Amino acid sequence: MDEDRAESTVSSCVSLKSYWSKDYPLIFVIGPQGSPLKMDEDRAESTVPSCVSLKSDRSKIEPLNFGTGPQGMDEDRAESTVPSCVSLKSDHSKNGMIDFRSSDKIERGEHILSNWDQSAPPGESSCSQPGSRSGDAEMKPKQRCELQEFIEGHKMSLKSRCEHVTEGTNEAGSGTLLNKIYTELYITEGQSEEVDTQHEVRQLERTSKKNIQDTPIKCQDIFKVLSEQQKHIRVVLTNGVAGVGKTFSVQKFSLDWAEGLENQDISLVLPLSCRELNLITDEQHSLLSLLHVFHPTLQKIRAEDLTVWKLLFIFDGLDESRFSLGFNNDQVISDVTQVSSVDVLLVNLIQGNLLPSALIWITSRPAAAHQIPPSCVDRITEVRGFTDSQKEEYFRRRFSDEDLSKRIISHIKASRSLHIMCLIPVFCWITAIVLEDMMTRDQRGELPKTLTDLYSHFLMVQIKRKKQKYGGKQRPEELTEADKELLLKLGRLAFEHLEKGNIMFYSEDLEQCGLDVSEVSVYSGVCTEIFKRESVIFQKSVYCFVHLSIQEFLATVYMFHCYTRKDTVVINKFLKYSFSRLTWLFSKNNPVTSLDDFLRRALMKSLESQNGHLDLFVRFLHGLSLESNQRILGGLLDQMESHPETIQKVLNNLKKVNSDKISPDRSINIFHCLMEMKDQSVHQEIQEFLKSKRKSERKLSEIHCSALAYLLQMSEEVLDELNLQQYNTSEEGRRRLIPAVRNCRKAELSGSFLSKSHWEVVASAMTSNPSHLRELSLSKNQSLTDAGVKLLSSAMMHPNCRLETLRLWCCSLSEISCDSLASALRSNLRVLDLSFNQLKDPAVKLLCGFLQDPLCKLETLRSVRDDPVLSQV
Ligand SMILES: Nc1ncnc2c1ncn2[C@@H]1O[C@H](COP(=O)(O)OP(=O)(O)OP(=O)(O)O)[C@@H](O)[C@H]1O
Repeated sequence: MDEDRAESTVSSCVSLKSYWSKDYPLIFVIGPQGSPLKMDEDRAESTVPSCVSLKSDRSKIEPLNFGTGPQGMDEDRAESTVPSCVSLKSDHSKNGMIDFRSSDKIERGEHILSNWDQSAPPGESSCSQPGSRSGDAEMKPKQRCELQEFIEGHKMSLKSRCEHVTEGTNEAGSGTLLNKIYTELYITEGQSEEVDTQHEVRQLERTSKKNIQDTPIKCQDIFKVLSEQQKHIRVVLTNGVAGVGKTFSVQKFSLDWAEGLENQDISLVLPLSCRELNLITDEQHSLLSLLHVFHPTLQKIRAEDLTVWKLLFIFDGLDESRFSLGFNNDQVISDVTQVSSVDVLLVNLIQGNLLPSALIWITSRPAAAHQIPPSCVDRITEVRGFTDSQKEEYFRRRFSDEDLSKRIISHIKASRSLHIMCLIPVFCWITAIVLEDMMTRDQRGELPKTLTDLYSHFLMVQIKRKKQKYGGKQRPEELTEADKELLLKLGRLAFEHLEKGNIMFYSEDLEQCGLDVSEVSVYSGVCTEIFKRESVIFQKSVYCFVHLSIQEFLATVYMFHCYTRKDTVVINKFLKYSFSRLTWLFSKNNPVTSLDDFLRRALMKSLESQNGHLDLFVRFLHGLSLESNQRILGGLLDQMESHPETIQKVLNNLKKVNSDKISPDRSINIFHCLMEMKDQSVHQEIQEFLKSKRKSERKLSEIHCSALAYLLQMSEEVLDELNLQQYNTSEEGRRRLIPAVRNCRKAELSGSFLSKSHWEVVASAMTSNPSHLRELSLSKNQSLTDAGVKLLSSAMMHPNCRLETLRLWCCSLSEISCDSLASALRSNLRVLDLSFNQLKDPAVKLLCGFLQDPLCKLETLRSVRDDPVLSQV
């Protein structure tokens, strides 16, 4: 990692709960760090009101529009560009508590966070008047003036933290200006309902083709009433996958406010990062004391000040919070001095019991967002990443050399997977680092086209940077034994925790892998320290990889190293679980015999994963089997002689692997493995198939079907009809085509033996944003269970669902299924075909009951009884 980051304190963490079970995130922290606090005088003048204005009567009732600086953004985050993460499951993290100084020190106004102290001393001024009694009916001008100064200090502090991001090899404190690199993000109102359990790389592949047809909303407008239908916006929830720019948005919002540019009706912006709040474990706080702890520049702020001003609380990274928000808990807190646990305070703030006029902004990865009941949220927004033109804008802003940015943009456009990845800003960052390095070198070699290529180069660029900064006799491209050892230890950490689902680590975790904590900080581009060790408030340092995909890459490097070194203990331990369900494939005590055998077992293990947590890992593993990729890593891996026959065997295995009973989304990963091995044959064959006139004559293998499903799903054009029976393939092949349902208007899935994982894909097609599916036929699906019907019925009720025709004839529907279907009649459904289901009277009654419902739009209900009688409703 770039050195600057090493010096940053930023941290972040991810709830592993949400990480594994829900969205599979990454973490990033951004940012810059604090250069010495300077505020340009003109601006300071213009943004800070004079004491006179505070005298006005208006200020007593209405929020004071100081335009002064928020304290925003947690410093740590603001300081680093690097993400971080902590396993919330891990026991270590549970113990990671804050050792606050005693509260009397807080009351005495001592600053707790050393870095805050430095950056924004409130300062004494001629008009400050310490010791004012709170609760005065009328605030004395001097007191107001004093408060104004606190706010000003707070604002300046926030500005100093938000205005820089530290990237690249810059010295600490001389980071890039946020405004220089900040590129407008595509943010929309409302949200796409893909609460994804899948890996974000797959998520973004899916997202990248989403039509840009939703109304975008600017980050600085999220609290503004934009149409007549909208009422006052008090609580905003912003969703977005990892690395998509949520924290950057918070940072930009805070900076614009601190600089007096936007949202000046807000008196104070108060970011409270969830990852920092996590570190409060047993302690109880009042909202006021929390503010004192996390915003020391507001030490002297009083309870009554909070009720008078218009405040904005920003809770960034809800997914990272370890506390669960109990909205059913009836503990009501309405007083800012009332002490309770952090989660109770948060719930009461959101519900409006505490400071009902305060604005609340919560950012979260999608999987954790459900914690907030929709009834409490006035606006949901989603950060979708960069549109194609914003991607280009990002690279243009980043490089002052116009020619370089042009070359980088055209390379990215030429490589589909890179182009897709760059939807997510953090991937733009990785790509920018690698391509800049390669394109400005004399001998640059082939530019990366696959993920394995890209990540191998990324690692090497980071090592090189470290050498440039810390010196060293050998050429920067060469890895010393010490480098290799360190990287492999990091790889072990990455791997062991990837398996456990941890993405944040403590010193103990590092030590267990033989890592010396001081050494790791040197490699801040790879693994960064999150909280400054010298910080008094946080006794424990937390580490994580810049991005989950970096952890996955290093984990793969380690595993591949174990394979080349024949470390059977590690390998067998890793592979042993793949015997559980696929015993027929391997005999239990069979040691790994060859590269192809190893890769095949690793693939099977990854396919068995419920949430795809090994998808990228196994993709990298296949990529690393190529000598060309091993070479990039400069001797980190023992060069293996990969005989062309062995490589061919691996490719053949991939092409014929049986993945029946595996989610069709997961099967697509087999195709990605092929691509990582630079085998274009399947891809080309499918391109030809798509162009051919006589599609039904062409025999498609299962891997063809996965590739086709992927391409159809990603296509810019929405398919008119997907009819599984029209493809000349096996039953498994048909099932592998299911993901294409996400990009078609009519899906004919009759007669296929679909299972739960397929229904899930269909349901996600119905609820995605935008959802194209208008007509769905699942007739003759005897495997459609009550649970399957329930899943589809609730998808029909989703606001994104546009389904108008549903055919379920001959599906042996039960009364329970009819009950689910009946409740879904309040949807957009116009035609429902239930012929040949032998429905009994109670089921029919249920359905008929709902037909009376004024919200039911059904026009045609086809044969509730055995014979297909058409009845008009
Ligand atoms: N608007 C932007 N302009 C330029 N770069 C950006 C922008 N948004 C994000 N980035 C880049 O992507 C990185 C990750 O962004 P950020 O930390 O905001 O993501 P996030 O959505 O908060 O992720 P997480 O859920 O992991 O916390 C940043 O460090 C920065 O390099």
